Amino acid sequence: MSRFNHQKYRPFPAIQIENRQWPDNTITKAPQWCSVDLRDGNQALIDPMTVEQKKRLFSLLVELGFKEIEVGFPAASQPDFDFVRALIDNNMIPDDVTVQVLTQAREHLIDRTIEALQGVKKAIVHVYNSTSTVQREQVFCMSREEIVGIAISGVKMIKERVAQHPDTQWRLEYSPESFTGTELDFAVEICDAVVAEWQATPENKVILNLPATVEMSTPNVFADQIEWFCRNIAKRDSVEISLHTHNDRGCAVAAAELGVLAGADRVEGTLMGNGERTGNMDIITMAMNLYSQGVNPELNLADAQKIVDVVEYCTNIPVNPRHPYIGELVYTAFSGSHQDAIKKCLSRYQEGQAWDVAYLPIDPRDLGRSYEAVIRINSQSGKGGVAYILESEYGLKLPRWLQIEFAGKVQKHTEQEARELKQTEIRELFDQHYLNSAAQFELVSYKLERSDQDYLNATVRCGDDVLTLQGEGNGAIHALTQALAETLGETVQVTEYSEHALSAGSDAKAVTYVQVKFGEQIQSGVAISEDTVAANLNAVLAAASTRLISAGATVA
Ligand SMILES: CC(=O)SCCNC(=O)CCNC(=O)[C@H](O)C(C)(C)COP(=O)(O)OP(=O)(O)OC[C@H]1O[C@@H](n2cnc3c(N)ncnc32)[C@H](O)[C@@H]1OP(=O)(O)O
Ligand SMILES: CC(C)C(=O)C(=O)O
Repeated sequence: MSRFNHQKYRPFPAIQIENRQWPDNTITKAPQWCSVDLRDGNQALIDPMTVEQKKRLFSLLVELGFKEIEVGFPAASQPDFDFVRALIDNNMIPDDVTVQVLTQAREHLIDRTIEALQGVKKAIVHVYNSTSTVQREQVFCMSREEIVGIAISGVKMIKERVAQHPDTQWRLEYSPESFTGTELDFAVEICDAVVAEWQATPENKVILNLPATVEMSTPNVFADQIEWFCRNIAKRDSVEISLHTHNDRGCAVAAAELGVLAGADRVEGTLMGNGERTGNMDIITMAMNLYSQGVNPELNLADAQKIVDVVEYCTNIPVNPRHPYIGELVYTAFSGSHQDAIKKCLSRYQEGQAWDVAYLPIDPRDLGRSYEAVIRINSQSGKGGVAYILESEYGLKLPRWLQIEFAGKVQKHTEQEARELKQTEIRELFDQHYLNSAAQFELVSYKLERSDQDYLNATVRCGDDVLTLQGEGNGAIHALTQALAETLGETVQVTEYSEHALSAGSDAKAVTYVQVKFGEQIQSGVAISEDTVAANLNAVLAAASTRLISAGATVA
């Protein structure tokens, strides 16, 4: 019998809230961010960070613009304590950054915490205790009053101790840990008691941090919890409402976003969401979501690769290639219709315009990504992607008919290889099919005399042999097709033609693309040359190469 049984679980009850406001709100400004990488992120690692790793991560967080950073749980271990001391003793905390530390509401831990913070200019002491029904009933085996008692004794102890260090600007943060599993009236009751004990005022606010310690519901229910809490807390003007969501259901970012809509001022999280179990709320994703809506995220995330490198180094956890905004593959399209749409939008996009590119929610360059990696080619790709690479990497603007033809050849090749093709391999394939055949018949010299008609006298080398072609027509190409028609003994007609300069400046080259009909057979030809006429002639010769060879036309 399978143990897989949904009846083991209960639905999360809806929140009774009238006339909820949050669904009509929008986020117009970034919340106050607080990074908890060095604490919640650290406590979830197989190997907690060394002091050296913590220093690297702290420097990165400062560089990114975090103004509040939870630097550890100093009473937990010697490295936690030493790191906090190192920050203070080595003057590593910028004046505009406040460090935060976590402690349980237990005397010896609070004493050690305050000891770790001696001499710091500004600090937030973050104290927590569990308040949910399951924790009260099964872990602590305590009544509501006793649980309030733990919080209040913790706040009292902190108040007494910080009073002995008046040179430091102290702030208090209180978390009713496991808030999402706590009855809302009790969450408000315990938080009101903490605010009263601290004697918070609008000038000396307490941070009330409402954690989804475990994510237990859909994000809309969490938003209802936050709105209910904000409406019912006694001294709303004396508290800063902070969120701390976890990702158990995969919605930590959504929950934090809806929680901000519901009235929260502050958000705690980690870079790329490292943290307990499925992780903490990912600040990069939430900040970039704001950015992509035209809201200043107030974090500088432009050097995305550096963020990835430092976080991977400090956590020993690789970043998923599909990670929102920052993963290796998130600006890459393999599939044909995506590539086609991206190519068309990018070619219309003008610098300075509002970003409106299909399949790319933000401009990859904003995070230090280039367009090079956007389009990659495998058997799911189409002509748009192949054309994009030839144009963006090699300046070859293939006409539509040639895009279709060449994409077919690329498709065959990717199917045979059963893998992605590198950009250089696509170029090699193009050369092999088009430009190398042009090289078989090398135009040594040509003379074009112009009067009513154009007279062409061209010398072409094929291996050791030299072929002379003479013809007349309306322009060089027409004259050459006449000469070829005579040599091959069949009609020769150019059905498609386009050309463009290959690079700007005095050393610009021209590239010509032609499609030529020999009798009933169609052949394509491409040539690159320093002068346009030579490029035109060589392209036609490239198209003619197989006909010339099969006609044995290598006569001097
Ligand atoms: C949701 C979160 O992330 S909360 C943060 C969790 N982080 C960590 O736990 C990492 C750091 N923690 C540690 O290093 C250790 O747990 C220490 C040093 C803090 C404490 O260690 P110990 O006292 O040996 O063990 P432990 O954490 O198991 O203590 C549990 C005891 O503290 C009590 N307790 C737990 N949390 C709290 C709290 N917030 N306030 C007061 N008492 C608490 C428990 O009821 C239990 O009491 P009991 O011993 O009478 O049964
Ligand atoms: C201490 C609290 C804020 C916590 O980490 C959590 O509830 O996840």
